[in-house]
Amino acid sequence: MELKGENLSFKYDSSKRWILKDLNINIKSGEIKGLVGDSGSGKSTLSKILAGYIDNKNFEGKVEINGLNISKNEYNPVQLIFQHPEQTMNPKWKMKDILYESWNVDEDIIEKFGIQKSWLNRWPNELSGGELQRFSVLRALSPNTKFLIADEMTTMLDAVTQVQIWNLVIDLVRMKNIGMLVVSHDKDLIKKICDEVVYLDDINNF
Ligand SMILES: Nc1ncnc2c1ncn2[C@@H]1O[C@H](COP(=O)(O)OP(=O)(O)OP(=O)(O)O)[C@@H](O)[C@H]1O
Repeated sequence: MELKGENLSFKYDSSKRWILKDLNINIKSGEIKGLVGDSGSGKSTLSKILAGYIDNKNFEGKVEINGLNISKNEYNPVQLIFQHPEQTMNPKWKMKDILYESWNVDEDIIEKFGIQKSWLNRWPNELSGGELQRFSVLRALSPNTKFLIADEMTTMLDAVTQVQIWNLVIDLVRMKNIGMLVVSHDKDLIKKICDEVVYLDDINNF
């Protein structure tokens, strides 16, 4: 499978300048691609467009998987993980409801992710950022996920937790043949885990 953004151009309603211009990017199944660029250059904006978070009436170009539009009515095969997991979780739901709403996760994977059983009965505001991020990563790895976009996924976590989470994610992504885009300022991380690195400036055609 291939996720393709073709001739993408975008500017926010309130901004005068183009953030993205005639940009092309593709991610293939099983490939782990790094995306780097200066702060404010548009990496998060591009991530949101590829994951269908920005309505396409606001951008030019197209985003497709194997030449087909991504349906808005089904499970999104392109999952996006942000830096701040608390922003993507309903505070009125317990963790078990948040996790199982996405997919029927096996107990042994929950354990491998370092998620303690007692956390499942807690509310999102009763967990640390690192604990919550384990849930948001696991939630995104449903069997229906074909592409994963990690936007500064572990930036807020300590070094030990970062390594733990990345090891688990890379194992699962490789095992499930998921295509992945890793957005990070951490050059060492990108070098270590990515098959290829793309520089936003090089694919943006101002
Ligand atoms: N909702 C918004 N409305 C208007 N402008 C925005 C909005 N979100 C982001 N921007 C602007 O769009 C530009 C690109 O932002 P974006 O977050 O995509 O960059 P980034 O490369 O991910 O940055 P960073 O590495 O600092 O996270 C920035 O100049 C930012 O100020």
